Amino acid sequence: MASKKLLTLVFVREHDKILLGLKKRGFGAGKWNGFGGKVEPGESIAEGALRELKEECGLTALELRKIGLVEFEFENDPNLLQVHVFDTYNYQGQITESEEMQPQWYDVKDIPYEKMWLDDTYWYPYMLRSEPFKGYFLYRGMDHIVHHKIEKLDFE
Ligand SMILES: Cc1cc(-c2ccco2)c2oc(N)nc2c1
Repeated sequence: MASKKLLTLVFVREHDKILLGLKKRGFGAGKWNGFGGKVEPGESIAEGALRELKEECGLTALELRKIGLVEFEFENDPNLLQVHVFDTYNYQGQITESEEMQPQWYDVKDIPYEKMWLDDTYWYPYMLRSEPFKGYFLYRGMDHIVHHKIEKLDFE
């Protein structure tokens, strides 16, 4: 029976900038990504997103905007990863490197897609245009997308 794992990603934004983190270990190490991880038992998805953001880069989002949902499967692996994507323009705290992530601001024109998950080039444009989206990606290993679909959503 396939299992569904709930994960979060939070993107901290300024007008033309986005805060990314270089994953220093574990799943996706060496790739730039948003801040996030697993939703723990007993917490809401939004609570998990806030917790991971604080743990991974020291920031507290005062407002989280749901901007997308991305589901991932890997061939020959029964687990489905359901990633809830948020952004925030309203946050406080001091950006701090953690054991997990090395944070860095990028101009949205200079996002290092070649050092990120392959799926990012498909859905970042929706996020950057503030267009809610839903995506699905089937990976073969870590470096090949066998199948994908993506659509605009009308959240709320
Ligand atoms: C398979 C996969 C997982 C994640 C992930 C891990 C934790 C939160 O998200 C991704 O993030 C991005 N950008 N592509 C991703 C692919």
